[in-house]
Amino acid sequence: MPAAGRGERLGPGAPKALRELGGVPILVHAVRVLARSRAVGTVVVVAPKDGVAEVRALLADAIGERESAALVVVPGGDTRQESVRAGLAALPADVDVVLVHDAARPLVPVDVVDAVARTVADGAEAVVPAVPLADTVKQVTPAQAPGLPEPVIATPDRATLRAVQTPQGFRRDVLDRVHAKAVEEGVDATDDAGLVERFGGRVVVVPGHEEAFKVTRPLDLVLAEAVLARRRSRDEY
Ligand SMILES: Nc1ccn([C@@H]2O[C@H](COP(=O)(O)OP(=O)(O)OP(=O)(O)O)[C@@H](O)[C@H]2O)c(=O)n1
Ligand SMILES: C[C@](O)(CO)[C@H](O)COP(=O)(O)O
Repeated sequence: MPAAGRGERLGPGAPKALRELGGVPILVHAVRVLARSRAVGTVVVVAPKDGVAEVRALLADAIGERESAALVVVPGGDTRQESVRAGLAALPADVDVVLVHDAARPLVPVDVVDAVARTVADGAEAVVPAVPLADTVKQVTPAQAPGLPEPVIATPDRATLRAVQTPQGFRRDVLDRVHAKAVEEGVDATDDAGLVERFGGRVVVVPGHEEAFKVTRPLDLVLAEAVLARRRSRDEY
């Protein structure tokens, strides 16, 4: 679980994974969901470099013996991709299936975690949960300076587009191989499945969930608080 980002788009404060949602750090919500899935045996949390001890203590208190999955905490890198690589290096040798889940998606339903893991277990090499887009999307030539008009190049057919979430699931050998190739070739991707595509692998999409959104900007935190409050009022959490 990459959790080493600073959360700059969320604004000033603690690293995003340690910011609170419903009085509990975002990271704790995310780890609890994974630990609740019967498909998950070990959770490797990739923490901010200067926060490893703090994250270990936090998770020992918050998760403790109550969940069944084993927990490992390692320091992250300067990019999400480097952090995922650090997490991969810390996996136990007998693990064959890896789910990569952003700590920044604390409200992903456990059913999505299970569905991704099941699809890998059933034979897919790389699986991403995703949702259809609500907005029409335009491809543009990015402006040279903020605020300038951007010429439109195309309007892709929305029916063929998906907004991709996590956890993304992989055969471990495939994920190890594409991360190693990415280092060799200096390739950066915004998600792990992107590396599989880039190096010739086959990625499939399964249904994601609207509540698996990424807490990225301040408004996302407002929405996350509302979703959590609704779950708590219905005793779903
Ligand atoms: N060097 C990094 C950067 C990101 N992440 C993790 O990758 C996930 C997705 O990243 P994002 O939401 O973009 O987080 P930040 O990088 O923290 O956000 P920002 O770009 O606003 O700083 C998050 O769980 C984040 O902690 C990470 O482990 N290591
Ligand atoms: C992996 C991801 O969450 C899939 O949507 C996304 O690509 C992460 O992007 P970020 O810019 O690192 O938040």
